[in-house]
Amino acid sequence: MYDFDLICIGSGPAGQRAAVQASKLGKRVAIIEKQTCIGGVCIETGTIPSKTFREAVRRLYADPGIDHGTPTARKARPSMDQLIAQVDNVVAKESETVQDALSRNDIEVIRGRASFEDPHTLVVDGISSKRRVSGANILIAVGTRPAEPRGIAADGKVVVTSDSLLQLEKLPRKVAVVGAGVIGIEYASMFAALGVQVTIIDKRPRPLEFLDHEIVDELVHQMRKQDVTFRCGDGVSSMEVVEHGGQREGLIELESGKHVVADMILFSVGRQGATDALNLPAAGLEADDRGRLKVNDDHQTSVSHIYAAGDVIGYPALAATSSEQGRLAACHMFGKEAQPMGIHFPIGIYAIPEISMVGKTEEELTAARVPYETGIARFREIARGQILGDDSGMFKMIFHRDEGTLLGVHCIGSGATELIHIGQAVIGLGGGLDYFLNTVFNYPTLAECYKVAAFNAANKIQTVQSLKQRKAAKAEAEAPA
Ligand SMILES: Cc1cc2nc3c(=O)[nH]c(=O)nc-3n(C[C@H](O)[C@H](O)[C@H](O)COP(=O)(O)OP(=O)(O)OC[C@H]3O[C@@H](n4cnc5c(N)ncnc54)[C@H](O)[C@@H]3O)c2cc1C
Ligand SMILES: NC(=O)c1ccc[n+]([C@@H]2O[C@H](COP(=O)([O-])OP(=O)(O)OC[C@H]3O[C@@H](n4cnc5c(N)ncnc54)[C@H](O)[C@@H]3O)[C@@H](O)[C@H]2O)c1
Repeated sequence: MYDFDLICIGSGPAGQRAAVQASKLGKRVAIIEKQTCIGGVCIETGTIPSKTFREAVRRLYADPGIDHGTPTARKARPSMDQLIAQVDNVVAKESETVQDALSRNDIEVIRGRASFEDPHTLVVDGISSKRRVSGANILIAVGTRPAEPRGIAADGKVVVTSDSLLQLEKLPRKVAVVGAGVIGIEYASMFAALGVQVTIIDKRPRPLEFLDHEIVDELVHQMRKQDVTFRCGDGVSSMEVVEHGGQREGLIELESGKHVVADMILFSVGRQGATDALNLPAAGLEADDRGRLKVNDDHQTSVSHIYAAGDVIGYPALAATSSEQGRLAACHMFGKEAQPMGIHFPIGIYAIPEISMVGKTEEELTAARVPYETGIARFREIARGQILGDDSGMFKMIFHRDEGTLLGVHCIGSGATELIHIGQAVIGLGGGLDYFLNTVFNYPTLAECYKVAAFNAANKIQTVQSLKQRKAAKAEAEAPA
């Protein structure tokens, strides 16, 4: 007899959701968490703090109605303390909400760092005691930690990762961001909106390569207007902290020989699975070179009663997908039927301006030789865009040229991460052009973008069809009898 039917290691979205699902099925469940804050990276240092910081930047400095963050002349630049105050508040409330949910569902929270003793037994190292617990099933939901710079320590002052960024005492004046992925771009755009001088460095030629290129071009254009410098296609050759006029500063040398000086360096080149402390060999498991675990479609590792979900299994590594993976893992271990997670999940980048996408990009469709047409709507042509004062937002839909089905939606501008869900529903239900051409939305709303972009795509498709028909008719008329 084991102590629990399920033990989840980690209280992030994957662990939480698995635990609640198992409890709803009448199972005895525990969550082990090493941090004081319950809620995972998601609540403690990741999603929630970064999004709350963004909101504080917009509310305290950038004009709240405008997503591209133009500072209003009247406002004085806020201090780090002012920006962080709201973050601490929201983190505490969110963590409390999670703890309430766990307690309502009779889930035992065990404090300490877990490691395997054998495939069913975990040792939990708490602050003052050690405890052994056994589980019929175990879910590894330990998430990730930031990759650390090589040859220099992230001191939390001059060199920071997303774990320590929001503990800064002072707003920096010059920031260098190494790694133009989601974390790097989100924070870079927030600092730029605060009037901080930002340089972004990435060894790849473009930031956020997985996004539709037209949308990223628009983002780069808007960030350059905020004086952001992009140093892409150039790796970091060395990084050091130097004393200069009584101040400590970061000095980066790029592979091309260029130098970047900053009073803070955000190191954001990706994340590693947090599996090193788990003593995986005792469970018969092994992680890959980035600390991640391999699972099958049911989220089982190679040891069938040990499951893994969330960031520790890699892509897509988002809060919502991690939750769903946790729930599905719990359903599978206790024989509850569940549909697999839909493939059309949205991606939201909370930069200033906001970006969101669902479905395919133009680049993916071109590579796969899928015939498509795009429809564009610009926020400046949409009444709600004018009302919001957002004249730079852009919205794009991609339709299959012959079948009219919706293949992708891409948006940059106010409300992008909310707006995308209409497209997600239509893609999921196999709808397309006809739906948008025949549907009436509330007015004035940003949803009008769907209508405008659909007409734009329909007109382009119609023009090509007419030209083709005319060409065919001409060819027929000229053909010898
Ligand atoms: C700066 C930042 C911003 C982000 N923004 C977004 C966003 O806007 N939208 C979005 O969808 N996603 C975002 N993410 C990603 C999102 O936070 C993750 O996808 C999500 O938190 C993953 O959930 P998880 O359950 O896998 O684990 P995590 O949330 O990573 O939680 C894992 C937990 O396991 C605990 N743990 C680890 N090892 C042990 C051990 N040995 N014993 C006990 N406990 C252990 C950790 O302390 C942690 O609490 C962001 C991430 C970062 C870093
Ligand atoms: N809004 C969101 O959904 C959101 C927000 C933040 C984070 N996240 C999650 O966090 C994860 C990690 O984010 P991230 O931004 O740290 O990683 P990432 O993998 O998204 O980006 C890392 C970037 O660093 C670059 N890079 C790597 N090594 C480099 C080097 N030596 N020099 C210069 N550039 C280098 C890469 O080319 C890449 O562009 C994301 O994959 C995502 O799952 C999601």
